[in-house]
Amino acid sequence: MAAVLSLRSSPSLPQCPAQVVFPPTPREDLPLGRTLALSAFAAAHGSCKAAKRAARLRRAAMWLGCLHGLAERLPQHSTVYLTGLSPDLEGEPCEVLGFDPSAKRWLLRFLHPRFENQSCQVPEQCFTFGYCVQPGAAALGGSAAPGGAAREAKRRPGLGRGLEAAEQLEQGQVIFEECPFLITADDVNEVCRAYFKMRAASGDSPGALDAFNRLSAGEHFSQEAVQRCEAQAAQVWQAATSRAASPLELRQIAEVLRRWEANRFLQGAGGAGRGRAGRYALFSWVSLLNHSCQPSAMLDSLSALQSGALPEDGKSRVKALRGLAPGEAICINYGPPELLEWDVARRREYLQRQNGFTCRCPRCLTEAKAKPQGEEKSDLVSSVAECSYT
Ligand SMILES: C[S@@+](CC[C@H](N)C(=O)[O-])C[C@H]1O[C@@H](n2cnc3c(N)ncnc32)[C@H](O)[C@@H]1O
Repeated sequence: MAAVLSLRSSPSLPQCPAQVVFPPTPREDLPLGRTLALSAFAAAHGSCKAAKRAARLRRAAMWLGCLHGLAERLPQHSTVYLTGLSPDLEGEPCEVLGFDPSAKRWLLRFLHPRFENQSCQVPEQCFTFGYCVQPGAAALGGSAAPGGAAREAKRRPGLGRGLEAAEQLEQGQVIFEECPFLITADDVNEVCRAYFKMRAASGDSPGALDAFNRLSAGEHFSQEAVQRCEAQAAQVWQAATSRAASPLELRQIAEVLRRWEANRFLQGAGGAGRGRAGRYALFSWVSLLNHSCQPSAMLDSLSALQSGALPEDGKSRVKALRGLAPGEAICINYGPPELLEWDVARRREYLQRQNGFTCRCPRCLTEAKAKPQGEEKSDLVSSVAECSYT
């Protein structure tokens, strides 16, 4: 299954030199592209000096975290797919090595073994983002978020885990910041490829898979959301292999998709170019933040999306919207800013559709109690006493 999902087959094997520039143009002096290309070149030709230099540069580039193109910001080592270059290369998976600002091209390494680590330079519009696993960003457990100002709260009925202030927090304070351990395109096939990549790497580097498995598996999902994930799992399987799936295999994939849907946060809104769909991120700590229609905190990558300015370093920051006493819940608004002005029915309808759960934040429970809606009335009224986290 892993192998089938991670590779796309191509009927013919295009003959590529060690580095290809698409579309072909005369080479100028390309400092970044050239140095990063040494890595692939060295791997192909066994040059020890070049390999050492490339390794040094790659270590230095690790600090960049995110690479900037003309309009794109991509985490290093992202898996992308070529598009629009030639029929032979359509959909070919590649790893992002760097961006060459003078040539205005991305440096990519072919992932299929038949290319023997060759690299290519392509313009921004000639690939689509797939996913990126960042095992180094996965937290190793513990009960406090980075910096110690937030900690895991006691489980609450109907809500599961959450975060709370571990100390007095001031309005506007950055409570903690975190890089995602997984970023995916808004595509269930990519989510499954990323999952199988984490699984394949879990022997040497178990961090990302452990962090993924610690996330809630959509325990409070509506029946409709559960069924949607099951249908998507069947589609993913069908697209990947002609073998019939066992019920256990389908259940496992559906669970992966539920985990992703329940814990993802929008990271990139996507641009105008071909295939520039939205991107979602999973975090060890940010993904523990519950939603509230009267939020006490905000996620700056969400507000940056609205202003069009994504965080430069790839980190998302959780900021206090007001002062919080130790033990107070840290909750954010999962929806657009205007959600906070909608009435309870519209807010809950939005969260049900977009996030798969019936909102049980104190504001919704109180407003639903004052203005009962159909069949949910008795269920909600009985929950008011159980859930009070503002
Ligand atoms: C990003 S996770 C938050 C952490 C999660 N509570 C846990 O136990 O890991 C989102 C999930 O938490 C639950 N959740 C978050 N906010 C909620 C709310 N206001 N009402 C009901 N469930 C909520 C839902 O199950 C949702 O799918």
